[in-house]
Amino acid sequence: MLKVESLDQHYGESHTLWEMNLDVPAGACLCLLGRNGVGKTTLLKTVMGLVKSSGGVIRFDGTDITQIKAEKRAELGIGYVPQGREIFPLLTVEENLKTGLRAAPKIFGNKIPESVFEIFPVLKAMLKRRGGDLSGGQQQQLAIGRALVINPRLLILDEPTEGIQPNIVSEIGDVIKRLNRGLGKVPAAPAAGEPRFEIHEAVSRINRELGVTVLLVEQKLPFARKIADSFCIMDRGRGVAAGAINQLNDDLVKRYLTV
Ligand SMILES: Nc1ncnc2c1ncn2[C@@H]1O[C@H](COP(=O)(O)OP(=O)(O)OP(=O)(O)O)[C@@H](O)[C@H]1O
Repeated sequence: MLKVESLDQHYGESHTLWEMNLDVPAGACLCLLGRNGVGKTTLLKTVMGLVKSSGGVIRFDGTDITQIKAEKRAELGIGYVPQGREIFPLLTVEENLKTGLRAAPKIFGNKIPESVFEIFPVLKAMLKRRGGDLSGGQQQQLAIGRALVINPRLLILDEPTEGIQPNIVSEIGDVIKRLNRGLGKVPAAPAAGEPRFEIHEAVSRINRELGVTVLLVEQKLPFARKIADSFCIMDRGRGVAAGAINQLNDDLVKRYLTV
């Protein structure tokens, strides 16, 4: 679904990504691992179009998206949960969710799909609360919910468990797993009267049934082992190891991940 081929990236004179390759097949839950500062966030931001690449190709479903704008990538079906959540503390939960729709207003209009509240009921209960008044775990749910309003087929999360209490970490893990695996047949939502919204809900239902492909950066190894089916390790801007999650052995951990 997502293929990164020989990707280079520079911050000014500083060469950050070096011929980086990454393959995220449809249905995968792939965890990007590596010590601090090796370029994980930069890779995700380059995939999202938030920083410019200086060489190589990014393909989504076979289409070369390397040069297209970030908004267009959202329209194609890529959702992004940034590091540190980046929710707006003074806006309400509802307003925060609607900022996610702005990624592609022509397609998604101004309605939050009901599926977001099925996944995160707490957001419905707190619609009128300000984002800044939510707990860390609730803010992370809001950040994931905001990425889901556009019904992504690929969900990219940058350290979703950072700064979250341990009991909530496993809840977040369960949600990501549930999104990735899909729910099987789910009932159709009632028609909302507006054709564009009905298509939006239908896509949402299909994604919930079939599951969403996931690419995440995670520092907590037990969490990564629990939710991911595959991994890619980065070191100094390069991909140095990849495989099924059960191939993530002590030798790799010692060589590339322990500090
Ligand atoms: N906006 C920027 N301008 C210049 N250099 C940057 C910028 N953002 C990141 N860097 C540098 O690029 C390198 C890779 O950073 P990046 O944040 O991608 O790493 P990371 O693996 O995600 O680290 P962490 O686990 O700490 O989030 C680091 O040396 C960092 O200092």
